[in-house]
Amino acid sequence: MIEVRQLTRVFRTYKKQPGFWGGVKGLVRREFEETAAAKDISFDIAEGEFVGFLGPNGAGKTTTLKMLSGLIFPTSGTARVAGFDPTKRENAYRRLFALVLGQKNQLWWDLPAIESFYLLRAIYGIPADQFKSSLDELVQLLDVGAKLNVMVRELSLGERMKMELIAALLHRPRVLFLDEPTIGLDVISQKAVRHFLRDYNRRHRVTILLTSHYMADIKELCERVIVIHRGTKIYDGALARVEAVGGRKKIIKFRPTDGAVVGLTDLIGIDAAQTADGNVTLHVPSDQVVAVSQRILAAGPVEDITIEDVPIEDVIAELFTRSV
Ligand SMILES: Nc1ncnc2c1ncn2[C@@H]1O[C@H](COP(=O)(O)OP(=O)(O)OP(=O)(O)O)[C@@H](O)[C@H]1O
Repeated sequence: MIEVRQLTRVFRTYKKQPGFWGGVKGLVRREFEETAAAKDISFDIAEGEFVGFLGPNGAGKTTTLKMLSGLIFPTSGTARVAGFDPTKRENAYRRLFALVLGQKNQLWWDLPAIESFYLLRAIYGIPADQFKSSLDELVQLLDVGAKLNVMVRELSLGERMKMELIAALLHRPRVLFLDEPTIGLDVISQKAVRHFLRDYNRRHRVTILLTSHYMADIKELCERVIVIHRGTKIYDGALARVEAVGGRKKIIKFRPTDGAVVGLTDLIGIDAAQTADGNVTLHVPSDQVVAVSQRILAAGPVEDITIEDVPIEDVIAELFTRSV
């Protein structure tokens, strides 16, 4: 459904020297800086897949989604979505996909959401019966029936995002690009949006590419993740494999009752830290967890000893500095 080949986008920005004279100099001799927001990115996504698109701030995720949506042009490389070249911006392609930017609204603020939906029906030329059945299904799944006539500016952030999702899906796109759809939402709304996306993907086999900084979104929705860092793809594969890398280590946290530092760093592969309040955190290879725990307990009385998995966020952050 999505074929991306060596997609590259270089932004050229004017580099202003500091201060007044810097500005004047810039009038005569302009210096430009080039940023490769996406560099040689290639991947394929099959119909119905739900793929997580991960990377730190500024990695190039939004730039890639905008290229796939035809909003900006690549400097080089190609993309095809359901056989369409997004740069051609054909009407048939516009009907096929939707882009939801969590930080931007497409709904009219001073109108109730339902009015925006009617406008979208006219823009996309959606037949009346299809519009009604799509709207009924989406309103029911997202549980916003009571809010359709409320002015968008008066809705809560979570309700607004649900309305944005309805607006994006009314024309029944086959491909959905979601850029941080749960950003800023409280935990309950995040869950509601996640459940909706999972159901909708399964019901309609819509192909979804999702960026999110909330790992809960990725863990619940995506079996496969593509990780980019500084515009370059550094990992494409099963989320389970990333989790398995994390599984090679566990975190042991404890607090020696007498506040003493326990001499454990002589054990191979252990990364230890003790905070000023006496809490000790150890990153321990999984096969040494039992032995290390026994040593801690034998060394003296401890409070609150826990053994935890390495958070998936930390494992992915590690990927940013080295490939799996
Ligand atoms: N229109 C633009 N002009 C110049 N530089 C840009 C432009 N848009 C993006 N960039 C630069 O390209 C890089 C990638 O930005 P992008 O928004 O794609 O990152 P991102 O991975 O979506 O980050 P975030 O998680 O913060 O949203 C950044 O260094 C950004 O400053």
